[in-house]
Amino acid sequence: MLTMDDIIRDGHPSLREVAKEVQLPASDEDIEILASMLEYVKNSQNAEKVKKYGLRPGIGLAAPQINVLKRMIAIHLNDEKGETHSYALFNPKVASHSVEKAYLTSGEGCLSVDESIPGFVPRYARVTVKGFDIEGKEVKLRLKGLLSIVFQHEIDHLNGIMFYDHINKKDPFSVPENAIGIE
Ligand SMILES: O=CN(O)CCNC(=O)c1cccc(Cl)c1Cl
Ligand code: NI
Repeated sequence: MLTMDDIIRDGHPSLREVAKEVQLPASDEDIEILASMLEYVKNSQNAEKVKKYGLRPGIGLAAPQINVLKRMIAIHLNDEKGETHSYALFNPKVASHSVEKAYLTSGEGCLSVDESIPGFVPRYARVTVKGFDIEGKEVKLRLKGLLSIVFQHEIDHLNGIMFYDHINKKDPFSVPENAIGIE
């Protein structure tokens, strides 16, 4: 199972690389890696396992964070309605997005960034994400709210972008006009 020992930290050059497309159908190895990423995210939300293995909680994970420069992401979260969403995708991409922006009013954090970096992270309010699930089936997701934000955080990792790159340097808590604050 993956632990924090497998997660590379800011300053490691791989976090600024552009990850490569996964050759489909995926190899057993790539399927294994993606499954282990989803398992980490789920484990990191289980109090016992957090305690036992010293995990830092997360609602998503991207392969570059475990130094695998392939376009794979895993997401597991309970949304604002208490609904559970679990995704493990190969080659995800933002196929289209709203003009409107949104941000988490609590800011963002990252397992690859040990210190907290205050500030709002403006992102698209709604995105359509296309990709392939762990069985190789094409998926098309129309996302808004927290799920939309997390998918953008993870897809950024595949392009060598860190959440704090989006924070306004002059005024970290400024946001674009009409941006939606997500509690
Ligand atoms: O890339 C994934 N991580 O670094 C996992 C740790 N961060 C989070 O769970 C997290 C926290 C707040 C906002 C967002 Cl959008 C995310 Cl993603
Ligand atoms: Ni991150």
